[in-house]
Amino acid sequence: MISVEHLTKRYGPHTAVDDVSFRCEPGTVTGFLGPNGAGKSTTMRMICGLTPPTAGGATVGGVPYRRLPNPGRHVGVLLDASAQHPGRTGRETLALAAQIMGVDRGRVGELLDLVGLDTAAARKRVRAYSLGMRQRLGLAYALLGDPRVLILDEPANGLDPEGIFWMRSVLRGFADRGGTVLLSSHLLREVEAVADRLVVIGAGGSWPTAPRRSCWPVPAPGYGRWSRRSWSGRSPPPASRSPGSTTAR
Ligand SMILES: Nc1ncnc2c1ncn2[C@@H]1O[C@H](COP(=O)(O)OP(=O)(O)OP(=O)(O)O)[C@@H](O)[C@H]1O
Repeated sequence: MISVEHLTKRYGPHTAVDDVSFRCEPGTVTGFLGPNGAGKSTTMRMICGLTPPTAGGATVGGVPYRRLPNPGRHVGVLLDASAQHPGRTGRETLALAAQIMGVDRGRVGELLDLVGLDTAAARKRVRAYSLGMRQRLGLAYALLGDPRVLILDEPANGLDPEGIFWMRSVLRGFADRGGTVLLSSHLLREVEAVADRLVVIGAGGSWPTAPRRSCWPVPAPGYGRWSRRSWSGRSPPPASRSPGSTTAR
């Protein structure tokens, strides 16, 4: 379970995230949707303890991320596919992480297979990886500690259509086994195929009725009942109060 309560981040006079609250339940994929600059990455960074919030807080399994012992065993995080050391090979990257997390080294090979990085790719240095290969390595890294929760920022960027399809099936399987997935994207089509719920953040052309940088948890694709800030049930939201209704369809 991920719980986000009134998260707010200000940079000087600029409000990057304004009073965002939502929950991600075990057994579900939550799509975190919003236009460029809406505050998705900043919210995820705050959940993962990388950016201190101005107000509000977040917990994973009831505990703030920074207080988790050996967090990689609880939460798999992929915020920036280019964050890995460029001078290490894919296999070295995972082997080092396995050692730090106390994970059996045998899992490295299993995960390289799972994410489709073959022997030749695993021996290449990360600086020679395409963006899609980096995303695959990033997902392997996130899954290495066998976590119950995944937090992924635009993991489909750089993947080809087959890769996107593959990524969806991995995330769906993870959630179907009881895991919790929070998955950001600025493209509805990218997440609607896999998400059980959508959290829509931000304002802009697609959400003209939305106040700036608030969020609406909405189900996808079955719709639900709009009650101020959350949806439940299965009936369509009233059009006049459905900031996410065009995006949820
Ligand atoms: N360190 C920072 N200092 C100042 N402003 C920042 C900082 N980090 C983010 N911002 C601003 O906060 C806002 C939200 O940025 P964020 O990266 O969270 O959006 P996003 O929804 O993830 O966008 P994208 O889809 O383009 O990745 C933007 O206006 C951005 O310029």
